Amino acid sequence: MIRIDIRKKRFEHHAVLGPIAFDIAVGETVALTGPSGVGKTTLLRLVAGIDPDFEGQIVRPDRLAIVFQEPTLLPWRSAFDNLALIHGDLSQADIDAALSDVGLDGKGDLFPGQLSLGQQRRLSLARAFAGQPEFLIMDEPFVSLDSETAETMLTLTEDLITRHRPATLFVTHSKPEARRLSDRILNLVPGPGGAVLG
Ligand SMILES: Nc1ncnc2c1ncn2[C@@H]1O[C@H](COP(=O)(O)OP(=O)(O)OP(=O)(O)O)[C@@H](O)[C@H]1O
Repeated sequence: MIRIDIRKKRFEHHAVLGPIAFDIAVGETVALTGPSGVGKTTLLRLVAGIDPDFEGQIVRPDRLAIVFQEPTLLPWRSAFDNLALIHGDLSQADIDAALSDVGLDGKGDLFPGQLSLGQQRRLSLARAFAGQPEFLIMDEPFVSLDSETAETMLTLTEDLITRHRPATLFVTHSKPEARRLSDRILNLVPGPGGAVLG
């Protein structure tokens, strides 16, 4: 169980988030939508523990994985090593299987610069799921992809979530994407004391 109880998040004197409380059950997928600039990424950063500066409390499992908009790979390391360095306990066979799961069979020796953007995103997904996360956090993982690649990524993510069943919280601007991937949609709306759930 993941428990989010934020009373207030400010940047200097600017209140960005007001009271926001919700739980995510084991294996549940929750989409977070809302207008640009409302505070979705800020909320994800609090939930992920990247930003500890807020009033409130968040209970989350230790084994979590984060997928950002950009693939955030190490460019000077092979695809294989990008997984091996993060997941030191995985065998070569585990890593080969994780690469194969996202359609990157035989590409382990290539460097991120030798992969297409779509393949880099797939590597980033493989890295997230290879650690068998209890909690997966994704910030607009399908943004700025052409429609065909976005569709491939969406199907792949759907499959990986179904197979691994992490609790998942992800931000998206796309209502169809939110409906397709999630069990529940939360909408963040602006409020006088910071954004709240609408
Ligand atoms: N480090 C920071 N310092 C000061 N203000 C910030 C900081 N990060 C975000 N903000 C402000 O907090 C507000 C919410 O930003 P955030 O990036 O969370 O919105 P968002 O809903 O994710 O937007 P988008 O959908 O456009 O990505 C914005 O007004 C932004 O300017």
